Order: sequence, then structure tokens, then C-alpha cells
Amino acid sequence: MASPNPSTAFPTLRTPRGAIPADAPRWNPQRPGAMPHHRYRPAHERVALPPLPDRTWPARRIERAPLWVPVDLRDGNQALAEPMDTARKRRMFDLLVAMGFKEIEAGYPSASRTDFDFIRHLVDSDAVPDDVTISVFTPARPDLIDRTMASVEGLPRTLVHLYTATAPTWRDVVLNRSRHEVHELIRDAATHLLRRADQRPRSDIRFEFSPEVFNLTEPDFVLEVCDGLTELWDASPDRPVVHNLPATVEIATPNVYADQIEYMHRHLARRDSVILSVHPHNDRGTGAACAELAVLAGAQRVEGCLFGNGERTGNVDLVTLALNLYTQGVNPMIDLSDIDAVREVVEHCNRLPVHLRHPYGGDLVHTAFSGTHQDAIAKGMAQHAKQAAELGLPVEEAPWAVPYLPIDPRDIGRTYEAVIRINSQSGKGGIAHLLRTHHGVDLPPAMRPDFSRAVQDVTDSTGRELSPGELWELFHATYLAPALAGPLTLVSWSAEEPAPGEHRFTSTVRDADGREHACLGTGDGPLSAFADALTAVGVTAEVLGHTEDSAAAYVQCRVNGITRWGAGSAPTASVHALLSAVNRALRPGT
Ligand SMILES: CC(=O)SCCNC(=O)CCNC(=O)[C@H](O)C(C)(C)COP(=O)(O)OP(=O)(O)OC[C@H]1O[C@@H](n2cnc3c(N)ncnc32)[C@H](O)[C@@H]1OP(=O)(O)O
Ligand SMILES: CC(C)C(=O)C(=O)O
Repeated sequence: MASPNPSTAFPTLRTPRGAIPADAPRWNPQRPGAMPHHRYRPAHERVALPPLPDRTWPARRIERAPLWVPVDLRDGNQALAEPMDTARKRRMFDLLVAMGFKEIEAGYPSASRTDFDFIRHLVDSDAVPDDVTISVFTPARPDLIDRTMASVEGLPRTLVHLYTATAPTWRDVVLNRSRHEVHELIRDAATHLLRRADQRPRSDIRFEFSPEVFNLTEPDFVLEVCDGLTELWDASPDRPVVHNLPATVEIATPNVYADQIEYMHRHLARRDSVILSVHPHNDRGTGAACAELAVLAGAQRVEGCLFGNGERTGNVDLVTLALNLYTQGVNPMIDLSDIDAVREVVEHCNRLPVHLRHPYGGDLVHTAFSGTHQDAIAKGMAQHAKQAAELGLPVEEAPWAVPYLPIDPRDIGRTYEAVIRINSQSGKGGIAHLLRTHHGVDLPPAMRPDFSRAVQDVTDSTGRELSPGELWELFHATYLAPALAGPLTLVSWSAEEPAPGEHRFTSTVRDADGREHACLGTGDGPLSAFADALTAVGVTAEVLGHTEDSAAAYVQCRVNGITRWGAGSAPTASVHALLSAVNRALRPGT
């Protein structure tokens, strides 16, 4: 078949058609595209990267949770088309407290009356628990600092978060100040803030500073500014300053950010008086990786938002980070045992949906549609239950090692309902799992391929998913209903065992023409006796297999040379299962 002409099929795409690079290996026929990639410069040309040949972060492990600081009420809020009103903010705040966060950036009080009023609301309604510190965000402008300080009047503990852009492009374009002038601006504002704090001797006021777009700022300038503030604010181990080094806009691979953080970790002055904090965004989709590598590199505190709301592609997602730690066996120090309840509040407050495939919290993230995954999960779950029993542990306490499920959905308040879903990509393992878990029907392994074919016929022809209810209907129609649907109908029957191991089956069978036949058979079991009885209506039936569970009986039978499965449910399970197999074999086209 001739290959389609891509430029006609997708006229707006500039399908790559430059010459294959001379040094490309034969297995890689990719061609250069026409998009103007030359307009962009790599990170190492945009910022002086710190020299760190002896970096230590790659060999480290994260063994405890950093201090998590949710910034949903500030950075998250400022990115919403419709910022949260007081009621929504309060709902978010209460959620954050209930989850166990101990430091919460509650707003940007100088930004708007709503923001200011919300901080006042927290103070006036005594909503801040004793062990929670409120952080408020302010630019380095005296008027705005004053407004910020007015908002927290009466709060016993506050972290005032001062920020200014320090990166060259921001200095030149936004602030229109030299490096020296920016430093002066920051020093002046920090001094102003210190004075205002000193006027509140009864409040515990600590300071945080963020050199905005840290990851694009010269490392020596960051050190100059941060060390200056550590000194100015007279930080001590008892009253540490927070230096928060944001990847305001991601610009490089996460290892570059890790190097930048480790460099600061090693070079910041009075390190024991500094809490090294990070604040990754997700422009390159690597916010979580940046945060994790930064913690390996020495960061002690991470700012982010629940489910990754925030400017542009979002702030780093604290849910993902916490559960990533959890699945390494590290206590995340915040509660995500009902992830859907958390998500519901976040979606309500942000008026933004969490994506179906969002790590841990999306609707589809514990679901397998594909056959081999389902097979592995079903086997893994069975093995998990077995192992728990062997260890004498409840299943929810036994070590978790189920293929394709990095976390036990139950640990975060999910059920197993959605783990396996059936469509045309599904296989016998998953189908059997659903019948077992939803309907107590434990299909014998030899029968599974047969039902899987029936399922595939439906899913292929409809292109649709089959719900557990529809799967049951199909099972019923395929294996249970034929016992009652002819061509043969069992009008009456009885089975007896006149001598041990000798069975007799006495029945009246109606054929497709409505004629009734007295059918009598003998055998070494009731089923073989029934099969024998069917010779009276011209049927040669041989039982090849027979199993039962509490829900049904399953019989495989060769009928006039055709092999079929049937199933029957109590109280006449086996007899109906055999009759079902016989009727299926006798039906034209089945
Ligand atoms: C990376 C971040 O997330 S930073 C936080 C961003 N968040 C927000 O902007 C949300 C809230 N902000 C606001 O509502 C408004 O910006 C306000 C109320 C704070 C200030 O509003 P306005 O006074 O109208 O000024 P505007 O927002 O246009 O501010 C820009 C001015 O502040 C200066 N500026 C910007 N950031 C800072 C800073 N961190 N420190 C000092 N000055 C700053 C700019 O250079 C500019 O100065 P210019 O007017 O001399 O050119
Ligand atoms: C911490 C502040 C300045 C911030 O929101 C950012 O840089 O993204």
C-alpha cells in the first residue's frame, strides 16, 4: 500500500522532511523538522551554572518528608480565572489543616481586598491552630509590606514571605535596575520589614525570601542577596530564615536544578540558621522530579499546590510528592487516606477538574483496560491475599507488591472496583477477576478463553467498554440462559444412587418440535448418567470437565463432536450447566 501523503492529510503540520543526519544510525530514520528550534538557547547558555563536579545528590535517598508548604491560597489562587472567595478559601484552608500541613501560605494580602480580608478572617475567627504557621506573601515594596503587616495584626505566629525578581532578564526588563540596584531594593525592603516586625514584640514573626526565577539567576548573586538577608534578619538556628529558591519557570532538566540547589546548600552562609526551601513549577512537566532531586540535594522544605494547580502548567503537586514518598515506605507526614475527598474540595475551590490520569488522584490511574495488565493484577491480588494469610496479617497490613499498581488503592480511600475495566484490549484474566469480585463467579481457568472470546466479540463490534453489570448479563446470556432456551428442555428429572458409585438419571426431555421423551441413563456420577440419558433424544454427550463454586457450576461437554461450556446456578447447577452446554452445541451457528 502506498504511504499516505502527510502534507495532504495534515496540511497545517510541517512534517519533518530534512535530510537524515549523516551520523544517524540506520535504525533511526528521523528527519529534522522545520520548527524554528534555533530561536531557543539551552540552559547553560542562559545562566551561569554552578560548578559541581563532586555533586552528591545522585547517590542519596529521601528518608524523611521535607516540610511541605501548600501555596494553593496564594500561587494557586493567583493562577485562577476566578480567584477563590472567602468561603472557598476557608474550605481550602480547613482542608490543608485537616491534612496535617503545619505551614500554610494563606495569601497575598496586599493584592486585593479579598486576600486581605481572608487573612483578617483567619485571625478574627481564631481559625489557625496553635501548631500551624501562616505565611503571607509580599513584594519588596514598602507600601505593600505595610499592608501585609496590617493583615496579620494579632496573629501569634507569622512567616512573612518577601520576594523580588533577581534574574537578569527580570532585572533588565521588569524592574529596570542594575544588579546592584536590585540588591539595594531588596535590602531596603527587608530592613523596612524588619522594622515593622520589631514594632510587634509580642508576635513571633519570621522571614522568608524568594529570589524570583532563582534558576535563571547567577549563583553568586543569589548567595550575595540571601547571605545578606540572613545577616540582616539575624537568623539563628532557633529563628531560622527561609531561603526559598524557586524554579519560577522550569528551564532545564531536573539534574540542573539539583546541582543549583546542592551548590546553594553547600555555600549559603550560616547554613544551620537557614531553611533551604524549593518552589518548583512544572513548565517542562518535571516539577515533581525537580522537587525530589532538590530534596536529595539538600532542600528541607517544599512549596507546592494540591494536584499541581498554579501558574501556567502549575506548581509542583504536593499530593504526588507525598505519595511518591509513601510508596518508598517513608511516612509522608500528611494525610491522603481519602484522596477523593481531598480532590473534591480542591476541585470545588479551584473550579478546575483534576485530570483523569493525574498521578494517584485521577479517576483512571488505578485502572487497567489491557489484558496482560489485568492478568498480572488479578494474579497479584490473589497472591497478595495468600501472602497476607501466610503472614497472619490483614490484607491492608501485608506488604504490597501487585504488578502495575504502585500503591494499594485502598490506602488512599479507593476501592478495587475501578482497577479492572473491560474493553476490546482486555483479556481473560481481567474478565475472570471482575466476575469473581463483582459476582462471586470463579470461572475455571479452562473456561476463561471461551468467555473471553464472547466478550471480545461484543467489545470489538461495539467499540465500547463493558461494565461489570453488562459483563454479568453477557455471562448469563452465554452460559446460564441456554439451559432454559432450548432446543432441549428438561421437563422433569430425578437422580438417585441405587448402589455406591452407580447413578441413575430419570427425566422427561422436550425436543425442539415439542415432543416429549422419557430419557433414562446410568453412569458413575449424576452428570454422566444425565449425559447417558440424552442418547434417547439422539445426543451423544461426554462430560469433559466439571467444577462448582458457591455461585455456579461449570461443565465442559463434547456433544455430537462439538465441545461447549455451560453454566448453571443453584439449586440445579450441574444439571443445568450440562444442559446449557448441550443446547449451545445443538444450536445452529454456535
Ligand atoms: C512569581 C510570582 O508568582 S510573583 C507573584 C505574582 N502574583 C501577583 O501578581 C498577584 C497579586 N498582585 C497584584 O495584585 C498586584 O501586582 C499588586 C496589587 C501587588 C500591585 O499592583 P500594582 O501596584 O498595580 O502594580 P503592578 O502589579 O503592575 O506592579 C508592577 C510594579 O511592581 C514592581 N515589582 C514587581 N515585582 C516586584 C517585587 N517583587 N518587588 C518590588 N517591586 C516589584 C514592578 O517593577 C512594577 O514597578 P513599576 O510600576 O515601577 O514598573
Ligand atoms: C516564590 C515565588 C516568588 C513564586 O511564586 C515563584 O517564583 O514562582
